[in-house]
Amino acid sequence: MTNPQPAELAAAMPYAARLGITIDEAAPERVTGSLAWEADLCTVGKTLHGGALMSLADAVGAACAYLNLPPGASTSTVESKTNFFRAARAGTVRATSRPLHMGRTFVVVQTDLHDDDNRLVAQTTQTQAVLPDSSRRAP
Ligand SMILES: CC(C)(COP(=O)(O)OP(=O)(O)OC[C@H]1O[C@@H](n2cnc3c(N)ncnc32)[C@H](O)[C@@H]1OP(=O)(O)O)[C@@H](O)C(=O)NCCC(=O)NCCSC(=O)Cc1ccccc1
Repeated sequence: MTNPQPAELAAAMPYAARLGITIDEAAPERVTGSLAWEADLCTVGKTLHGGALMSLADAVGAACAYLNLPPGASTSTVESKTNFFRAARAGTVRATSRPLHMGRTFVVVQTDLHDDDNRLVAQTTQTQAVLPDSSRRAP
């Protein structure tokens, strides 16, 4: 994809689409996305499941990494760490991803996840491999 639009990035990630994750803005220095979730994504404690939060962060973070790749390259997540600061209990969670490191062999992206009251609910730092031969891996 050359200069992909947010909808094109989202369409390339079927798992994220299945959860209801959208990509809202896409630029190399900042990608945003969101998840308007319902009770079927909750834990037993009726809060948004951490796996759903990590999925949102990974989708938006991977899109951010993708926009920072050299021509012809692709990427795959190889490490991800999330701190969960407070439970998400209702509404939409918004993700904002920014690149921390753009190397020849790996990219590191940080993603902040905020609730409807603009409180930081979680933060993810993920490492994305830079795969030079994009024909061997989908973005
Ligand atoms: C409760 C605590 C863990 C600790 O709180 P602290 O760090 O000491 O922070 P602080 O004192 O600043 O209070 C902050 C807020 O917390 C509230 N609060 C405090 N104590 C309690 C309490 N005993 N009970 C209830 N609530 C308590 C407190 O009232 C305040 O809210 P307020 O300002 O009043 O509205 C908090 O960090 C938290 O909820 N994190 C999110 C955890 C989460 O949602 N994980 C994902 C789901 S798990 C999963 O899916 C697994 C998985 C993961 C990945 C993959 C696969 C599976």
